[in-house]
Formats: sequence, structure tokens, C-alpha cells
Amino acid sequence: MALSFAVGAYSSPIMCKATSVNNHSYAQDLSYIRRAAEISDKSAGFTSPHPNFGCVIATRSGEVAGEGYLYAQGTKPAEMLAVEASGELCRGATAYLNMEPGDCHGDHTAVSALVQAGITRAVIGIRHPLRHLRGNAIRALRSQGLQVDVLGEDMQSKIVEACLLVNLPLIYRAASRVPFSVLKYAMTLDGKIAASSGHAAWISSKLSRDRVFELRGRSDAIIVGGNTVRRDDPRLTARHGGGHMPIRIVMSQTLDLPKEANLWDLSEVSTIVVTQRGARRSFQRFLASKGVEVVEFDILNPRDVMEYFHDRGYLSILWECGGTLAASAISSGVIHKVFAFVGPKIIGGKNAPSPVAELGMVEMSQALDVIDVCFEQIGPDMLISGFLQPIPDLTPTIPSEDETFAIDPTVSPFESSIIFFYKTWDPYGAFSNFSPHPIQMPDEDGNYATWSSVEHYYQANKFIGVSNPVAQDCIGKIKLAKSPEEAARMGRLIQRQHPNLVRSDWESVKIDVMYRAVKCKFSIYPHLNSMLLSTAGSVLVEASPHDLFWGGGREGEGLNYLGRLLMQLRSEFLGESSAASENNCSAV
Ligand SMILES: NC(=O)C1=CN([C@@H]2O[C@H](COP(=O)(O)OP(=O)(O)OC[C@H]3O[C@@H](n4cnc5c(N)ncnc54)[C@H](OP(=O)(O)O)[C@@H]3O)[C@@H](O)[C@H]2O)C=CC1
Ligand SMILES: Nc1c(N[C@@H]2O[C@H](COP(=O)(O)O)[C@@H](O)[C@H]2O)[nH]c(=O)[nH]c1=O
Repeated sequence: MALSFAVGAYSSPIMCKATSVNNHSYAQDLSYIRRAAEISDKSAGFTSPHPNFGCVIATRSGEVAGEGYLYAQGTKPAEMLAVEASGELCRGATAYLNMEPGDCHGDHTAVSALVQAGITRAVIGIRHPLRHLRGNAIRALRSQGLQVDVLGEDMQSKIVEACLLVNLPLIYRAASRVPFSVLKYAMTLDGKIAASSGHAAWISSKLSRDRVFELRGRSDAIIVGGNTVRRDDPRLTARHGGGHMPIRIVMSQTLDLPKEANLWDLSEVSTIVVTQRGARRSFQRFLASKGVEVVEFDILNPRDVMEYFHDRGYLSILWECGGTLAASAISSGVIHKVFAFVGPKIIGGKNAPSPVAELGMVEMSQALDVIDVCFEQIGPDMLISGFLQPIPDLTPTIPSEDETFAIDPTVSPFESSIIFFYKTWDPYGAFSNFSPHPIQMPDEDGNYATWSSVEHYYQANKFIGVSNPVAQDCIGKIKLAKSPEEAARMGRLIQRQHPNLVRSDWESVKIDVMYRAVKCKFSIYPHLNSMLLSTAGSVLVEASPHDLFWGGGREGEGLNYLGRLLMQLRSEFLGESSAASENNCSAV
């Protein structure tokens, strides 16, 4: 498949080709699907781990009535925003969606928005790549009488490619069960990523480095090896203004890392250090005192690390390491794409490092082919990009997690009587506090207020009742956070940086705060209530590998308080417990 589209995160803007059209409406379909793909890309990075969704509504006469795109996980679906923007013009109109909506909570929010607005036709770029979601929304729309045309089923068009490109991380991730991984490096014309001394600042131009900030902003995390930390003391932030800020990950076996490093400054974003089990415990304690999370692996290798971050819900990772770790990552088969910035400089030096160290190959016939190569000039530099692995074929359908476990039980550490939930797009993702279900909760004076999600309410509660006006300000800001992630980030950051703003009884009341919020959510949404009751007999575990209080941890070491609360509620709803406490909420 030739990848030469101007749309999407991972394409090159100089190779765009015109699409041939047969008649007006066909041309219109293509052009609006392309537009839906384009706008879906606007929030790249922010939607993760959800895919990018865009929706364009066009009237019968072919005018654009309104548009919308998913801003972040847990915010209003693109379809709902487009319907709101179009108003009455929705009646009899066509909705263009780059991808079939996920509708992962069984509440069909996107579908019902289109149906209720009076849309009569939906054109969809590609069906959802995940089997547990695939076809659901299309069936639901058709059952409501809409005509649904799926371009991805009907033709092999460039526009379908545009829809694929914009959600490449999801597609690769679903097929390979590791996050979509991009190796990026800057090298001189003679193939060096640093001088023999190790000095590397800078090979590529400022324009190219600005482009790197954009690439960072599209990624969930940036990863480097220990040596790059020692040598470069990088910041690894996305400094292009207002974009998504990826987590920083350091892979170090020895933990022989400096005590002073930009990556231990967490004021902008957090850092995770992955290491070998038992490595330098004293340094691990030092990192923990700085707030840096340390994760130990029995044997530190790129595949295990990527599988781990897959399980944590990461969609895409940018590798900005040197050649040593890059070679190890390529050998492990976890790198999907390469971005090589070539600066018109020659540095020489027989010991100067190159982008990829030893791969053990001895003949050119063994060389890895980079496919679907794009060339783009950026200022004085050339950016060459291409894929090390082809785009996964969506047919046959990428199996769901359950099916994968059934095919190969060794990939699942889970038992069948346990239901794990974590990310909102999982089959039981509605159990997550990030699920987009607003709740109404009473304040200290008994007045009800709407909170966009359980997470918003929970995070804001950390600061309730504190007399300091700054705490009141924090509550207001968290309430207005655009997504549950943002609310969580704000709440955790303020708690870490300003512990004096946290209510003194927080540790003793937080379970009750969560209980009331979750109880409200499962009381007012009947389909969530049914989903919870349908799990009777199963243990519920929040599969968060890092939250050892609310989640179950990586190896079951977590306390799983969220899972416990849900099981308690389930039992109360089933009438098995006489200890049901008062329902302190009202319908939204
Ligand atoms: N121009 C460019 O784009 C870039 C240039 N550079 C330059 O490259 C040089 C550093 O290159 P390099 O030494 O290759 O640095 P890397 O970033 O590849 O770091 C290598 C280190 O990664 C850690 N590591 C952990 N697990 C593995 C594994 N399974 N396989 C391999 N490494 C692992 C080890 O850290 P530990 O020793 O702590 O255990 C190892 O020493 C510097 O001069 C830097 O300036 C770096 C990045 C990009
Ligand atoms: N030298 C070099 C790069 N090096 C990469 O950038 C990191 C520094 O990032 P930061 O501290 O955020 O500016 C560094 O550790 C290495 O991973 N990148 C490039 O685009 N061009 C360059 O010429």
C-alpha cells in the first residue's frame, strides 16, 4: 500500500495526490471523509488511548453544516459536537465519519446524537479496527433507519488510506499488542548521530527540531537509553506551545544515572525509569523521593517494556535513543516506523556513533527494507520516513483481547473468573472513572452540581473544605477540566506540589468520596447498572499496573479499592447486602 497522504500524524505533506472522481456525490463523499480525517487529527496526542474521531455534517445541497472532533478521552464524541454545531441543519443531512464510533460503553452516544438530530445517511471511512467494537455502531445506525455507506468496505481508495493513517497507532497497536513505536534520529550526511566525543547538539536545524516537538506532542511517551541521559541531559518536552505533553521513559539496566538531570524535574511532566530487578536500590529510593516512578523488569528488554506499556494503555511511543538501544529495539521487532532527519553536515570520526548499532547482519541481502518511504525537505535538512512493518491488514478482523487470550492463553495473566477493566475503551471500560458519564453530586450546602466524570469529582474533592482561596480556585479549575485525564493530572500535580492545599482528612475520606461518586454513576445510567449486574460472580479488578491503591497492580500486588467498591455496589444493587447506604445523588 503506497502511503502518500497529506492527512494524519505519520504522513508526509509533500506527496499528496489528487483523487479521481466519477460523479458529484462520490466526489463529495471523498472530500468530506478526507475532511473528517483531517479534523480528527487536530487533537492528536490528547485523545489517547482513544483513536482520533472527526465528523462533518453536510446538508442535502452539499454545504457543510457543522464539524466536530473528539478532544480527549471522556469528552463529548465528535458526532455530538458536529450535531450541536449544525443545529436544525441536521435534518435529512449526511454525516461523514473517518472511523466507525467506538461506543464502548454500550450507551451509543455517538449513534443516538446522529439519530436524534435527524441525520438520514452516514458515510464511514473505516470500520472500527477492534472486534469487540467493530460493526456495533454501524448496525445500530442501520437499525435506526439510516443509510450507512462504509468506504473501507466498498473500495481501495486513497481516502481510506487517509482514515487509516490518522489512526495508525491504534491499528498497529491492536495488531501487534505493543504501542505503535517510531524511531526518530538526526544524523549527519556521513551517517553519524554525534561526534566521536559524544557531542550531538545540534545535527538538525531548528526547523527540524520544531518538527520533533510536534512528533513528541503526538506521542504518549518518549523513550531514551541511560547513555543518552548521561551524555545529553535531555528534557524531552514538547515545546511547540500548548500541545500534548508526553511522559518521559528512561531505559537503564545499571541505573548508573546522574543525580542532577532534567528528566528528574517533574514540574512539566512525569518520568518513568524502567530498570533491571534489584538495580541500585539506593538510586531507586532517590528517584522515588523525586517523584520519579521506577518499574523493575526481570530482564530489561524492549519487547517486555513495550508489552508493559501496552497494558498501561499507551498507544504510541517515540524512541529518541542512541544507536545501542535503537538496535536492541529493532531486533526485538517493536519499531514500526523510522523518522531520519539528515543534516547537511559531515563530522567524520571512525568511533562516532551511528543511528543503529549492531544488528548482527553480515550481508546486504539481510538489510531491513524500509517501505512506503516519504521525503520531505525541512529547511536545510531532509526528513526521510518509512515503515519497518507494513500497515496491518484489517481483514480478517484484528481479534479482540478475549479472542487473543483464547488463541494463546500464555499472553494472559488473567483468570476467566476475573474481569479486568482499565482503559475506557476496554470491553468493561465503563467501569473506569474516566468513562464519559457525568454525575450530579451535592456540595457541602446540599446544592447539586454536575461533574463531567467521576474522576473530575474525585480529584476536586481533595481540596474541598480548605479555607485557602487557592484551594477553591483549584476546585473550579478541575471542575472545568476538558477531560478526565486533565482533571486527574491537575489534581495529582497540585497534591504533589502543594500538599498544604489538600484537606487534612483526605486519606480517611477518599474511599467514601469515591464510593458516593461511583454509586451515583451506576444508579443513574441504567445500561451501566445492567453491565455491572451482568458481572455477578466475577471478581472485578482495575488493571492499573501503577496505582496500587485503587488498582490491582501489575502482579496483583495492588489493593484494588476501585474493584472492591464496584463489587460492593454490585452486591448492594443485587439486594445481597442490607448495608446499602443512602443514595446521595440525582439524575443528570
Ligand atoms: N542525533 C540523535 O538523534 C541522537 C544522538 N544521541 C547521541 O547518541 C549517544 C548515545 O548513544 P547510545 O550509547 O547508543 O545511547 P542509548 O540512548 O541507546 O543508551 C544506551 C543505554 O540504554 C540502556 N539500555 C537499557 N536496556 C537496554 C537494552 N535492552 N539494549 C540496549 N541498551 C539498553 C543502557 O543504559 P545503562 O547503561 O544506564 O544501563 C545502555 O547503556 C550520545 O552521544 C547522544 O548524544 C542520542 C540520541 C539521539
Ligand atoms: N542531536 C539531535 C537530537 N537529539 C535528541 O534530542 C534530545 C534532546 O532533546 P531536548 O533536551 O528536549 O532538546 C537528545 O537527548 C536526543 O535524544 N535530536 C534532533 O532532532 N536533532 C539533533 O540534532
